[in-house]
Amino acid sequence: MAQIPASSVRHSSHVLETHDLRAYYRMKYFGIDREVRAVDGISMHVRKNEIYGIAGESSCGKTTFIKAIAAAIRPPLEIVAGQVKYSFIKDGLYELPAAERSAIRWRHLSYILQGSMNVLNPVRRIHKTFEDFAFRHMHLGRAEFDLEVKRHLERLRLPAEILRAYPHELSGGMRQRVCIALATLCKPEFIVADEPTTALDVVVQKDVLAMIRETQSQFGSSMIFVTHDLAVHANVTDRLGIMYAGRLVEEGRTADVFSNPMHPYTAHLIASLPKIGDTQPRSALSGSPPNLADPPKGCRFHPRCPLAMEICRHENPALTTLAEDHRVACFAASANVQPSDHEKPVEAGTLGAV
Ligand SMILES: Nc1ncnc2c1ncn2[C@@H]1O[C@H](COP(=O)(O)OP(=O)(O)OP(=O)(O)O)[C@@H](O)[C@H]1O
Repeated sequence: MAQIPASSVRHSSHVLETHDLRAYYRMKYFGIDREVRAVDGISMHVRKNEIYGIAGESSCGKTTFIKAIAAAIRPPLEIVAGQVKYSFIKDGLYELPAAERSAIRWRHLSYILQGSMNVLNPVRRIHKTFEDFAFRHMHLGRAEFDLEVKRHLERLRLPAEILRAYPHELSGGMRQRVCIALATLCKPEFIVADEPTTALDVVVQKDVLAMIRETQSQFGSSMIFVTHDLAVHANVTDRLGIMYAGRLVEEGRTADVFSNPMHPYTAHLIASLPKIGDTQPRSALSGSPPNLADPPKGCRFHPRCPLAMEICRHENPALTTLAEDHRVACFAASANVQPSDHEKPVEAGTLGAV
């Protein structure tokens, strides 16, 4: 009997798995083909009840990855290889007929996006938007549906009066809360949040983040949370994936990634975070992010990497487990980790007195 490769066996506690996912923008300019390899071989999973964060600098492919896992692919973006699998779909996402793919949206897979105005129809009252998105998925009569919407708003401590408002009558923070209510009304198994608090001021941001956390744990959904803001990741996510030039370069429990970054790019990101009272100047990375239409061979970070070795110029380092639940794609980091490093004793003085 044929053996099933380990990578294609779905783990029962995984809600999302991607296997070697590649999504490219394919264009033709003046007869010349151009291909932007925005997502280039990402394999990862998100567990049940988990918030998985994705961080990385602008243009590293975060939004493209989100589009690929949320079946929001439009030309010139194409899925050129790999698979996206959800626990609530028998087959891969892209093996489903288009009609079935659209049927899982909002019911099983929903979104909280940055520009809430884009989701809320500016010429329809909020309750109409709830109807447009969720009525057909909930299989309830009109009166029961209205009651369920009101109950849901109550659970999220939102006043029922907002249902009669137009989006422009609400503040930015309130519109974003409405979007969270919209995204969670059908109690989806999976939520995609793309920069959901970027446009909000710090105080409103804090409330909206608390609401996202609370809602996710109340409904037991899993979530992918994308933002370039590492401070937000530190507060919200359980595990964190760091993207660089279309690839995942490090992944681990958020606290571990912050306390022990193993990839030189992650170490740079964390070292650049401002700290109260620290007036030391921060050094910038040399060079600029690669052009994804013509990325460097080997490790894409090597032209900017302080630890680059000869092998990094030719070979792409695989994402390798270097500590418990901690994967890194770096030849230098792999060379530095000895197996016994996993069991390092805790240094004296790092724990509080008992
Ligand atoms: N419609 C498009 N056509 C061609 N290339 C695109 C398109 N959209 C994005 N790209 C390119 O794909 C790459 C990844 O972009 P993407 O928007 O996914 O990055 P990002 O990490 O989400 O950036 P940001 O944080 O700025 O939103 C970039 O090189 C970008 O220029």
